[in-house]
Amino acid sequence: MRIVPEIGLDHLSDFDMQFVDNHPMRTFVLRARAAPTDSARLLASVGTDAHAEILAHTLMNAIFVAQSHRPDVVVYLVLESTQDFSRTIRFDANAMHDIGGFNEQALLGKIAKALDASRGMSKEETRPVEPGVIVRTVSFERLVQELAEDHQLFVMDRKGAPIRGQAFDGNPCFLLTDHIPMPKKTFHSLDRLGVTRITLGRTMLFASQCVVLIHYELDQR
Ligand SMILES: C[S@@+](CC[C@H](N)C(=O)[O-])C[C@H]1O[C@@H](n2cnc3c(N)ncnc32)[C@H](O)[C@@H]1O
Repeated sequence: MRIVPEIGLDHLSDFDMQFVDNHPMRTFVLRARAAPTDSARLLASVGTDAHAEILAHTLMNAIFVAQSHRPDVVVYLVLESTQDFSRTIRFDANAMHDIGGFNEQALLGKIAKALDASRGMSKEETRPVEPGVIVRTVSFERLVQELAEDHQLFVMDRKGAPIRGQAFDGNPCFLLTDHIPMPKKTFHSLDRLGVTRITLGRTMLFASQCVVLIHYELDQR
């Protein structure tokens, strides 16, 4: 387990951190197309058509392992059911001091706190929420363009190439959706950015289950 918080390097970016200890970062982006950006609506939407639980499950499986958490993981949740701008919440496991519990209520509480902190933000603003957590009013498309600068990007797609044959160099970043598919036009723009489509097999999985299998695959390398 990394000791970064104790030696005070938690202000460094993903890019800087890879030179500190030479560990590649694993990044997951969940595009939550049905997730409300209003905290009360988000919390009330567990088990409804918006399925806020998908966000909690994905965060849980990206960051936690039994009795600990995974270092070198960054998760972006992009909530898109909004009256104004998408909210992109970034969780950096290395910099989080108080990850709290891994139950749905605790994780959704963290997301709700970030949404509350984002009230009144204008377009493409950033606000800190707590150590390791920031909220931004950037769209999924804008975020992906930024990540393309220093990440190897993959979009999860049952019709993609098998993950087993894929080489991973640098900092891989995996793009996923909630229960609403990625629009066709997004796939076209991702193709133009050189994003690779990869599959985990024929079974349609939850995003959170994809995250577990991706970790498993990378843990073998
Ligand atoms: C529940 S699925 C999305 C379902 C949605 N109705 C669709 O058709 O894309 C959630 C996420 O997991 C990804 N996913 C699910 N099963 C997968 C598989 N076998 N291989 C790769 N990605 C998968 C999807 O691409 C999507 O990003």
